Amino acid sequence: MSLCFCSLTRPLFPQIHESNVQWIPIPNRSIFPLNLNTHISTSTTTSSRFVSRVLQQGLEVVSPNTDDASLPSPVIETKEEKEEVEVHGALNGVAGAQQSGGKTQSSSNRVKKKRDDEDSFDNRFKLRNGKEVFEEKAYIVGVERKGDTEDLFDIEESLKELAQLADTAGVLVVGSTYQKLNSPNPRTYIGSGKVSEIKTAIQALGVETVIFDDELSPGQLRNLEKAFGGDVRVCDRTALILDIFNQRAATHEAALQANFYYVQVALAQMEYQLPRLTKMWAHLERQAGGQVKGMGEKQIEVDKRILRTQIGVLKKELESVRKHRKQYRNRRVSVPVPVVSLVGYTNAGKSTLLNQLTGANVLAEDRLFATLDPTTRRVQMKNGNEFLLTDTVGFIQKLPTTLVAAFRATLEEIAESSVLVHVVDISHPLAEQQIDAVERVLSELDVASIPKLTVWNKVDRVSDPQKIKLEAEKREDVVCVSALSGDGLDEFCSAVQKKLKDSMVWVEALVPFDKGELLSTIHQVGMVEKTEYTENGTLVKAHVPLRFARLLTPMRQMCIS
Ligand SMILES: Nc1nc2c(ncn2[C@@H]2O[C@H](COP(=O)(O)OP(=O)(O)OP(=O)(O)O)[C@@H](O)[C@H]2O)c(=O)[nH]1
Ligand SMILES: [Mg+2]
Repeated sequence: MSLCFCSLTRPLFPQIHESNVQWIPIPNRSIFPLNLNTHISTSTTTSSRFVSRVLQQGLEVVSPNTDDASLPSPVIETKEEKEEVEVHGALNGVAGAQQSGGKTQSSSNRVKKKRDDEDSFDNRFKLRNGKEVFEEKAYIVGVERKGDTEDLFDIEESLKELAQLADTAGVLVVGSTYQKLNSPNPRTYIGSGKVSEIKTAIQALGVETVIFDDELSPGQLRNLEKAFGGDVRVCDRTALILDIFNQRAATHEAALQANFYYVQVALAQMEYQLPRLTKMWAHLERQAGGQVKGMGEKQIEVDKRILRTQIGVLKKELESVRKHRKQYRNRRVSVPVPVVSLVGYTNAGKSTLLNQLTGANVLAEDRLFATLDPTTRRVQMKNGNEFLLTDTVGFIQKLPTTLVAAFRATLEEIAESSVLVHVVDISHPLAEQQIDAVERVLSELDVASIPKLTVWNKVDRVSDPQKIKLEAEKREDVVCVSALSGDGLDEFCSAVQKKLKDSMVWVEALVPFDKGELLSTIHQVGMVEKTEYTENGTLVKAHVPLRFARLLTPMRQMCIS
């Protein structure tokens, strides 16, 4: 994975050359380190071995094997503000090594341990899709705010989801912990006792990255890295999601959309990192007792200028890609087939539904953020009607504003839809919270006027499907399906058609005989109630999409007269 990979192999400053500010996407690499820790160890630690190996071989670090979808469930312990120093969340029995702490090991034991360490380090290089990849060890940390009613998920569920995100990013989660606080510590987010406790766990488990479940301020990031010491990197949920987007987008094949998406991710990352840059230099200056003051200031200015120039280049590129997308959508608008967008929590089954209905081959897998940009396909219904179905990026709780830019393509698609279909994984224990998280995002968008249908997906996975189906029937605008087995898809299409009708306008138009193609389009995109042949043409009474109704205006007047 590239979360910390970049901070090890591609330190920030040597990376950017003023003379070459043209930004070029680098496939399969984070273009920007998520962490500004530039201390590369020169000792013969596992990290430096990893660095030199990566530098020599140009290895890429991607996701671990997901054949076994079940993550190691981290041991999570609740702690109040009074903390004691001990290891938490030790997985794979690694923490046991800590117990022998004070005792002197025999030299043969030391040799054996060294050999074991080397073996386990080598074991972390995995072969995936013909590439050798490295799994980084991470420790995840959360804070439960007492009396906070804002959070939809409880802390344990939120950390479980963070572990899934880490897995998607290719990180091996070796442990986790959380703390109950009235309010986060402004310096280190967590209390000082908790910091020491995590430091102990880092040493015992060989942790390389500590991931926090909430967004950290630049100061908190810096203070935590300093407190944990060594080569340990600290990042937050936002950086983790950006990293997933970055890794995945870089391998995406649809060049235009991927580029659009990739540029946005890069931009979001740069803007996210800019304040950290300033802070880091200030910190270095202080460390050097002010001796490098002039140099530091100059360097900050140079670095900032380079970054801003890169951002400028990216914005221009983004603008041109956006124009492209707009042109593409305008072309689509000229063919007035209504657009239905699938929205919902990540992993709800949106892509599976699109694939079932359209025979598309969109990647659908049991992991978060499998889909990164919208895909549109035509659905042909049994009665001859058609609509376009768009698959979109899934939403997630605690979606930070920094990521909205990366969702832009999805948001544009949603805003221009005739109907929204909210896909829910009804078999998920947190289905209700996931629904609320999606509703929260939708309420922030200007989409209240778009008719909405809710789909309870994965009914095949619930213990009593009949009960769920009866429950759905009692509610308005809820359909039960199994996108995987295809159960309920006819009902789904009928419900979509009914919703589409709500979004259409009623027209009565006299279509001249020489406009035969218009008549067939009315049949294709609208819902025809009646056709009647008259002397002057065909009288059609139908529901049609608003945009298309405008095209028919002259014929509607003919009809009235
Ligand atoms: N049992 C069962 N599994 C399903 C069903 N629909 C989807 N899945 C599985 O759920 C997982 C996620 O499906 P996706 O279609 O990738 O979900 P998504 O909403 O597109 O996810 P993102 O792209 O990450 O937002 C996959 O492993 C699917 O096979 C269903 O109806 N029943
Ligand atoms: Mg998907």
